[in-house]
Amino acid sequence: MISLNRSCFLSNGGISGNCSPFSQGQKRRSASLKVVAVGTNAARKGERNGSIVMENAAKEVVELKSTVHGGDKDVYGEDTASEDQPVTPWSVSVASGYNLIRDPHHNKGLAFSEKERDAHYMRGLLPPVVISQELQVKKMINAIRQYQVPLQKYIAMMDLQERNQKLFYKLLIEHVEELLPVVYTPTVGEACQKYGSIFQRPQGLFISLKEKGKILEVLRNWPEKNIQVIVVTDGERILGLGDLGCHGMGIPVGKLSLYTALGGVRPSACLPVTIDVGTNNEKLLDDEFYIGLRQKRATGQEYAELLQEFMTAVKQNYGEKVLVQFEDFANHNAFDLLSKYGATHLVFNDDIQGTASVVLAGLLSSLKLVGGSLADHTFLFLGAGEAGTGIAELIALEISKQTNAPLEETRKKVWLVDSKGLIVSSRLESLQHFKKPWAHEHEPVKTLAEAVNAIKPTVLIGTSGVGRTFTKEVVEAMATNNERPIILALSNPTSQSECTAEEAYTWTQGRAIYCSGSPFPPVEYEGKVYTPGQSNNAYIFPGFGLGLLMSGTIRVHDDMLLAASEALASQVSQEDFDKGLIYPPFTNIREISAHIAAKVAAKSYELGLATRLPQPKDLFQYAESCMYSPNYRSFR
Ligand SMILES: NC(=O)C1=CN([C@@H]2O[C@H](COP(=O)(O)OP(=O)(O)OC[C@H]3O[C@@H](n4cnc5c(N)ncnc54)[C@H](OP(=O)(O)O)[C@@H]3O)[C@@H](O)[C@H]2O)C=CC1
Ligand SMILES: CC(=O)C(=O)O
Ligand SMILES: [Mg+2]
Repeated sequence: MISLNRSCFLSNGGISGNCSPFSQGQKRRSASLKVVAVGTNAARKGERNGSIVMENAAKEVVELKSTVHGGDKDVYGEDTASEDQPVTPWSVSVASGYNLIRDPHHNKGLAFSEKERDAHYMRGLLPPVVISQELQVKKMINAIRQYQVPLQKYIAMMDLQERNQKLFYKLLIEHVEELLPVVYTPTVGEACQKYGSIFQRPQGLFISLKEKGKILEVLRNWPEKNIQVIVVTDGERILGLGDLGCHGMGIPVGKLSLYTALGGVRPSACLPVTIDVGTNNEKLLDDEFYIGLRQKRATGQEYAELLQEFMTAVKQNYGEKVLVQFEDFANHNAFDLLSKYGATHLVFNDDIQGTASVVLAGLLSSLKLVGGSLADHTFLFLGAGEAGTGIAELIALEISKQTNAPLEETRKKVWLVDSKGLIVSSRLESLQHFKKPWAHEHEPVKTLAEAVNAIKPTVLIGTSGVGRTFTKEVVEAMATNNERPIILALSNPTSQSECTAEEAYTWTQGRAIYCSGSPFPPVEYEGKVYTPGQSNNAYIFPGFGLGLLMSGTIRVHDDMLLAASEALASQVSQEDFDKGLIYPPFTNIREISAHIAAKVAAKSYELGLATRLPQPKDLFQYAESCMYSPNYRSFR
């Protein structure tokens, strides 16, 4: 029962071979070994309880140029180094005693058994009582509930993640509906706004302009080597809160904790990254607690070169199949990055593609409540950026697939309003490229209320990032034109929601099918309780990513997004529909993610983009078997 979890990279001969976290994960349950660097020239700082700490080993960097010869299995040039080239000789040692209790990957706190306490030199380091993980979960949820302020709950959760990773995930999984708003939107938004003040220890990699030319070395500094998913932001469009620069790190950290809790990707395979090219947020530049580069954002060639170096280093370091999820980039970079790296890397933009897939799922299931087919509906968006045009395109694609009508035709079912009004053909010349397909023939329309009256949409979708823009007039017009108006106020966090759940139900006399991006509590209107849904890409990206990873997919394809939508829509039960819901509850999210993963993987095999062969017979079962479990392991 020896775990060499982090050692796949370290010896191409010895242990590595097939490093699939899924196929071997089951065998590696009792992880108690820890990889440390022992450099020949490194000063041996301390040797305690069998865990050797080497301080200077990390400084023994291999020349960048020596890393290119050995391919992706020898990115640090260990195999190809000549005698006079220094390399880092990685080794393994057993973590025990005080170090084991301090190691968040292996710590079990008071749940260490008597036997483990003896075997691992923990006698006296813990009080006598031995408790179960279940009791620890109960204790932690009680403790979290004591905090009245959401940010305090967030900090308590982050503390737990740093202290005892398995307990953090067990707690999150078992109380997902309650804790999602804590580790994710809306609280993560406030955490990012105050990140400089609450920052304690790094939870991901910060890659700034200062690291230009050294990004491969920076990736080496991360303790985990077998990375499979990277969520990266440059902090320029954090939720609907704008440019938060380096403080955007809360977003990749939060998204990746959902990859594990909701999608079952093991935490050691996840790497949060913030690219720091400066910020244009004057408030942050003047904030003494700001943790990022104190300069205006780099743009143009300087920006492109840093991103290029990052993307190259990622592929060189982690191979062809590492998934890079772009998150909360501003739209002037997001579309270009997706299209540039979509051809060479396994990339996914959550704001464009993940959001599109989750909304399409909701629309497909809403047909059970409103009737007709997707093509019978008319869609109007407030906001024509990443989320808006991403969703618009996937709706048009799905209608095109269903009706065999050309995409140019099906796009005409979809209309978008941006900050200058309805997107119409007379504005074509001045529009950003991603808006151009939506410039339909129509006279100019300035306001959303006028657009609702002119277009008469059956579905109204808010992706503007601006709160309270679905006014009473707008919502009432939707209610006048539709028996069951579909109103999706997707902007995050809660403060940016285009309208509240209460407003949507009150202004439509309870007839709205309403979802928001961040959760709202149930609303009582005229004696009846209405449960709002949450339309958030968190339903999609964890399962979508799992599907890509478990099939060894090398490129993302739009058909996989459609497959994910259909899989999610198929998980809505009659009981959910009876409550007016168009998404299933988050309580079953791991099973839902496994269904999504299975359909995404199946599509990938069908398209010839999957490299894990032979294809598993039952992809759903395989997805479930791949999922990380946060239960404690027994240490020998
Ligand atoms: N629920 C979910 O899962 C998701 C929610 N979102 C949320 O969606 C929002 C937008 O994100 P994203 O699309 O990436 O942002 P973008 O910046 O790419 O797009 C914002 C769009 O809104 C328009 N807009 C801004 N202010 C107004 C206004 N007052 N009236 C009309 N239009 C306006 C902008 O117009 P112009 O182009 O003229 O500037 C732009 O077209 C954010 O709040 C984000 O949190 C995003 C992804 C997923
Ligand atoms: C949910 C999300 O990805 C966003 O609001 O940006
Ligand atoms: Mg986002």
